[in-house]
Amino acid sequence: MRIDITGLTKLYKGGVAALDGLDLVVPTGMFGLLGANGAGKTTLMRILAGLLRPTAGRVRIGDHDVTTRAGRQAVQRTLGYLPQDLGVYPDLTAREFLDYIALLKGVDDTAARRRRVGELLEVVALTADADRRLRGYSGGMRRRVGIAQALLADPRLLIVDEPTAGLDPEERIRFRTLLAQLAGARTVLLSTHIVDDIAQTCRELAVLSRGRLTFRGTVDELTRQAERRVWTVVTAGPAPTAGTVVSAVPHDGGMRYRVVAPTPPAVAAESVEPNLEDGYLALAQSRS
Ligand SMILES: Nc1ncnc2c1ncn2[C@@H]1O[C@H](COP(=O)(O)OP(=O)(O)OP(=O)(O)O)[C@@H](O)[C@H]1O
Repeated sequence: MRIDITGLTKLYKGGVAALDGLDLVVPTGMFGLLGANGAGKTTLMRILAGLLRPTAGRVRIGDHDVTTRAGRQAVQRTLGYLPQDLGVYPDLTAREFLDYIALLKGVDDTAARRRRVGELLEVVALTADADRRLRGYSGGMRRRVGIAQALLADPRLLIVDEPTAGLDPEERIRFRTLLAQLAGARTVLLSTHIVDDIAQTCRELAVLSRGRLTFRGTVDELTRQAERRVWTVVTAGPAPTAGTVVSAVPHDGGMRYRVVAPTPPAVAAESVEPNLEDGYLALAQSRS
């Protein structure tokens, strides 16, 4: 399901332009949306989910125009949304919670609801814990319950906002792998500021900065933005001051610094291969 965004603008009260004339095409499959805090990602997700009206611009999701009431209603029937902080009822079990959400979404037939909830618990690998109260669930398990509720209507578009914040490494990997598996014929739009989550799951991505698109392309293309701009410097002296220090690791009584900078940050700097995070930083540098 393709998303076409044209001239999308959102001005909040007080004059903040959270989105500023955004043009973007999102194809079917898994697509990443990167941006610093305040870049406008949540605003975009909420407009796509039909929860927020844009100030100007057009959004088409498949055949529907989300800026009209009829379009929003049509899209909401085939859309799953996992917001940043989905509230769950801690005293319910995962099975009870999903059953309740299914009921709210209009699945009146008890047997059909039970079947669907069972299938979804299986998809998110929570069958064994389905009858435990959500209170005792880990952050990763709660996120998986969140995905299960977003999948209830078998949506062709799944919108996921900052899903891995606060998860431990194993939970994060498990969660992002689940998202990638769900992509296939669906569109999964993953918004995050964790570059590695996108590097490991998406082929294509967009970068937002202050409500504008600063990059749209493949993970490899963004990585290449840092070609011949990544250096290691080993020194017992002060840290390099040019560019952005990405890492600092103790080494032979001194430190080994990894630096993204347009020119060598020290005489003995060695050029190294970039990764996606370097590309993201190089993009930000080239725009500042
Ligand atoms: N309801 C609101 N009223 C006024 N300004 C808002 C509102 N919601 C967001 N903003 C502002 O709009 C801008 C974009 O915010 P948004 O939450 O969309 O960014 P984000 O990329 O999702 O950031 P984060 O990663 O921190 O969630 C920010 O400057 C924010 O302060």
